[in-house]
Amino acid sequence: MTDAAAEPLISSNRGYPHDARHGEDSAEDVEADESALVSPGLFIWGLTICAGVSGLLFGYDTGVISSTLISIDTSLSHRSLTTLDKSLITSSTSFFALLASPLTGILADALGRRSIILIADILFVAGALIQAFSTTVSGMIVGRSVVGAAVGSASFVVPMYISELAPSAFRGRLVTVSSLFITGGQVVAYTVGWIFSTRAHGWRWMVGLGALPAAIQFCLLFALPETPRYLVKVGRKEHARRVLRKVYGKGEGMEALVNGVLRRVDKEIREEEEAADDRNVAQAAKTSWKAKFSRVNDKFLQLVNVGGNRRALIIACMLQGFQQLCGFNSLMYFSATIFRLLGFSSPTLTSLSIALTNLAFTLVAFHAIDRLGRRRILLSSIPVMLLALLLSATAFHFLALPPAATAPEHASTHPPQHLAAPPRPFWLVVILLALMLYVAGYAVGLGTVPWQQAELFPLAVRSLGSALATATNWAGNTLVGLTFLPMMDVLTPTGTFAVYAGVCVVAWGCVWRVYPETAGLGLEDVARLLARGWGVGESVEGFEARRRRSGALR
Ligand SMILES: O[C@H]1[C@H](O)[C@@H](O)[C@H](O)[C@@H](O)[C@H]1O
Repeated sequence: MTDAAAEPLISSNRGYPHDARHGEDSAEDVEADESALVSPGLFIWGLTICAGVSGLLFGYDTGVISSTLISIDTSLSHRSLTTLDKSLITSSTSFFALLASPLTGILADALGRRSIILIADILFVAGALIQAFSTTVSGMIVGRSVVGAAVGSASFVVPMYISELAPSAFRGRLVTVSSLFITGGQVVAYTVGWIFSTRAHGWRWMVGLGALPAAIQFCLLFALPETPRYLVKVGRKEHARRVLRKVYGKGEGMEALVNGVLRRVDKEIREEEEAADDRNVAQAAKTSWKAKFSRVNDKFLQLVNVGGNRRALIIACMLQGFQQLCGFNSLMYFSATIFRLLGFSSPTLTSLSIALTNLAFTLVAFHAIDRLGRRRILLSSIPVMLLALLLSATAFHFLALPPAATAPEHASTHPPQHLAAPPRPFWLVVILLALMLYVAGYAVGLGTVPWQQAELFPLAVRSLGSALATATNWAGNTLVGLTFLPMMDVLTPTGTFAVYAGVCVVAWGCVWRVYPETAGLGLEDVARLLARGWGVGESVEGFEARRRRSGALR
């Protein structure tokens, strides 16, 4: 992309503080100006969409497995898949995502953010091809594991890449584009699964198709820049300035914004270097492996020992943990099983309605996240999830599904043989509506907000912090995937959904207590806020003031 692609971000009749126009802005003025930006501009949209393709692959590769499993039949190792085969094929992806995210978190500081997206693309292509051509169960597990490593790397680096490039006023919305791609990828996966599941060897196409967007993204990425924050960090300030000029465009007052961002990043790096000197980090021996290890070790200690970093880590891991432990992915992986058990005549189509609701309400999040703020969205959407889960638990109770009937092999009989009495249509409708309400509440809040994680951390520990939070996400994902069916058996469906409702209550309390409002704050300002404490009251007041100010400017 060229400079010409950048368009003015602020309408020409806007007023600016005098000093901001002349490049002598204070941090506060920069903030005031950013709240007057009217659109992110073509350049940043292009970057976001191109990077977002990784989200599509994340959604596609995690969503496609349910239809793949029911279509493989005897084409692997000349036998039907056992329950163990199915579990290993499914959980190898989330397990390798869990392993890969901390590792690439370290690499993203050494090689840059964009390089990690490139590496993830190579893994996506390799994993898709290994799966498509595998003839044995173990070959398939290897393919799923390679895809898992790709998903783990991409899921943490893409939101961070977008966060570090986006102007503060649109950061939430632009990061949410990658969530839109994830949920869109899941819809595509369900649709592709539905189309190919009846064809001979259709599953090979299902898993192989994932290679295509990855290959396209790999080629496009060469035209994309590194993030300005990373460039300043590695001493390429002029290059960072050129990227920021493209991000902010050529409108009036833009050079002041560019200078403001560079100054804040510089300041943060200087403070970090001073702190590192205080901790006696050996700078001279930067190149030896021992020294590199000691730097990673130092970063980890810095993450957990420095108050602001620790608070950021707690919030990011907490939100990612709740995103998974509230049980959403049990629907993603097993909704077809549940709907078949309940006697729906087209369970895969009914599952598609879950994926579509998820996509539609992620779009609502996209519109609301910077306007309403992350905190307010979570505090109002989690109670909706809670209500919907309690409603589903009640409906399951009245449908009296016997626990043993929840084992997947029972799910193949239609009409369902396991129900004591024919399901009552009223409660079936209640379950379907309640699950959709739950998904809607999830997509608006917990499904989207935790991916804003990168904004919580200062540059020095952003990569490692985001990676650890992403690993928490994948740990929760693996746990829910492994425990859902046993919980349905042991606790009954009513008990299982009540447990997820309990998680929502705890999540609401924790968000209310410790999650500050970060919408509209510059990345460097979030770090300062958390350095002083949780900053909940202060940040909410600041957010309201910024809203009033940008309302007045518009
Ligand atoms: O944010 C995403 C999204 O909500 C997906 O639908 C879900 O499957 C993922 O686990 C989550 O991380």
